[in-house]
Amino acid sequence: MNILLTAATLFEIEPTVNWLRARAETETGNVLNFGQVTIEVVFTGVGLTATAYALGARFGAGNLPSLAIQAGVGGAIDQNLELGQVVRVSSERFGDLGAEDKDGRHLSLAEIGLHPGLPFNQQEVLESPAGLASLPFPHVAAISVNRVNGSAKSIAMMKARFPEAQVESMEGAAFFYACLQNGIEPLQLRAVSNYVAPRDRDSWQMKEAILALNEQLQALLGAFIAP
Ligand SMILES: O=C(O)c1cccc(C(=O)CC[C@H]2O[C@@H](n3cnc4c(=O)[nH]cnc43)[C@H](O)[C@@H]2O)c1
Repeated sequence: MNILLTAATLFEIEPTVNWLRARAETETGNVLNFGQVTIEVVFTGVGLTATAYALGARFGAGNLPSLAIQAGVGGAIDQNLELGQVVRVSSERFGDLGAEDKDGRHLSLAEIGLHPGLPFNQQEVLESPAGLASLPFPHVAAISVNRVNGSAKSIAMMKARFPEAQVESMEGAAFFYACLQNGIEPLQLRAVSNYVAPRDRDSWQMKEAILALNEQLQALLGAFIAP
């Protein structure tokens, strides 16, 4: 089984990369070998464009993984989520793709007559198939943005526009899109580093989120590589 493990930055999954390297039988470039299982580690860079480019290049090269995991931190829109909590994203949408109307309202691609088609559904949402639904993570709906909202006004507009969205990142929808286009089930894990709120970096708990993310990631990957 070939697993692709991807993150925007090394910082987010470095403890797990070190943990995997300590257990691998052999290492060939960015691919770690564990007998029947290989884990290929790819850092995409931050943002939707960098992620789409990196994954498009990887999947275009063939030898597709049977499972792709994107791991990272993210902002919680849903105040019921806790800082440091690790969630699985089960659906994604591009939160700022489209146009701005005269009154400042966001218009999606379909609303300006450009429905994106498959793998989006009729609501322009990218949905993960139910295959890995039994994994023990809370499932959340996410949006991905190029520009993270940082003022009360734009956050209120985003929440009104996407009332179902619980988590926000800058890469998730590109990961879903690249996986679904290639028939690969996307497993996106996000640890909550902050609430989506007027910009206040001092309130973020990045260290705690990364610790929790890596604990959960190692528990998950451990099940695949255990002898
Ligand atoms: O300085 C800022 O205002 C700021 C806003 C959002 C993210 C950052 C980062 O340095 C982290 C980028 C990284 O983390 C993910 N992330 C974390 N929290 C959020 C969020 O509230 N909204 C969107 N993305 C978030 C993101 O996927 C990036 O990879 C700094």
